[in-house]
Amino acid sequence: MSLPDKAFPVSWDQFHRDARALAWRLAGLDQTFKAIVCITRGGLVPAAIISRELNIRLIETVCVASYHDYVNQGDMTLLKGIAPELAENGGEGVLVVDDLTDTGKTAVQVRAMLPRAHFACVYAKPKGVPTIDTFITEVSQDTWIYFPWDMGFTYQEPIAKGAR
Ligand SMILES: O=P(O)(O)OC[C@H]1O[C@H](OP(=O)(O)OP(=O)(O)O)[C@H](O)[C@@H]1O
Ligand code: HPA
Ligand SMILES: [Mg+2]
Repeated sequence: MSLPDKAFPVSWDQFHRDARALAWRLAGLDQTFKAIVCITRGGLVPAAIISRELNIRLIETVCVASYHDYVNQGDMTLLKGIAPELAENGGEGVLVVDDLTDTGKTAVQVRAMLPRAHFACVYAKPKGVPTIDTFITEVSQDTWIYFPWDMGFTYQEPIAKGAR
């Protein structure tokens, strides 16, 4: 796959606001969560913000990797599963957190491990939306989200010179 047409760059400040907005939305649910399972690595950052806002101190990881070379998704590798005490009862009372859902494949794989957990992410693309219970901002499928932890400062061509 080539790089999607549109770019959606996210600053640290914007990510913090959006992750906090996700925490507000989760706080409004008629449900309390006993633990967060964050999908590494992208889920680590929103999990830190949400755990602070919702005072959830039990944090577990599920370690999967699928985008091995920037934009191309390959086979999903499970590097580390979920502690059995959190996976029991289908993960009832567990909040699963990721930075985004794109094709939804990652969420589908983790939902197979925790079918009764609540899935939340900050950003969603249309194909991934049905795999997630709560998210904040939807972007089109042909948009690439640039997260602040992947970015550095670079020179930008003026728009009039043909830069997008
Ligand atoms: O909905 P999908 O198409 O499955 O894509 C979404 C997943 O892709 C990214 O993770 P990635 O596998 O790149 O690993 P990372 O979190 O370590 O960057 C992102 O953090 C999501 O977990
Ligand atoms: O749009 C994206 N941005 C960053 N990482 C991703 N992994 C899947 N889709 C994306
Ligand atoms: Mg990820």
